[in-house]
Amino acid sequence: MSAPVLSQQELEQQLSQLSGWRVKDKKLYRQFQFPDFVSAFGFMSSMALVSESMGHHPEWFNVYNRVSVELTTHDSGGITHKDVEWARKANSLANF
Ligand SMILES: C[C@H](O)[C@H](O)[C@H]1CNC2=NC(N)=NC(=O)C2=N1
Repeated sequence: MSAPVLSQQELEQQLSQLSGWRVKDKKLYRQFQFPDFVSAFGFMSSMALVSESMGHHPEWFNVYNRVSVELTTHDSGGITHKDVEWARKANSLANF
């Protein structure tokens, strides 16, 4: 059984507690900016391990000190609590 897609109301409630994240093209989206490339890549390395343990993986793009992230739950066809959980962990790891 895949996780249920969040309703608009649930999504808005979650977004109000997730600084920096918004919905873009039906995915959770945020751009992180770090002091330099090594910090950005360190963040990605840490979140790679988190992703593996969650069984939930981002679509992301890195240029130098920036990392943009898109999250959706493919199995469910939309944004679920798994995306919210990933976003929360990413914010905490990036110290935002
Ligand atoms: C079998 C495996 O757990 C699934 O395919 C996982 C892997 N990682 C995933 N990551 C994301 N973002 N969405 C998924 O639906 C998903 N499914």
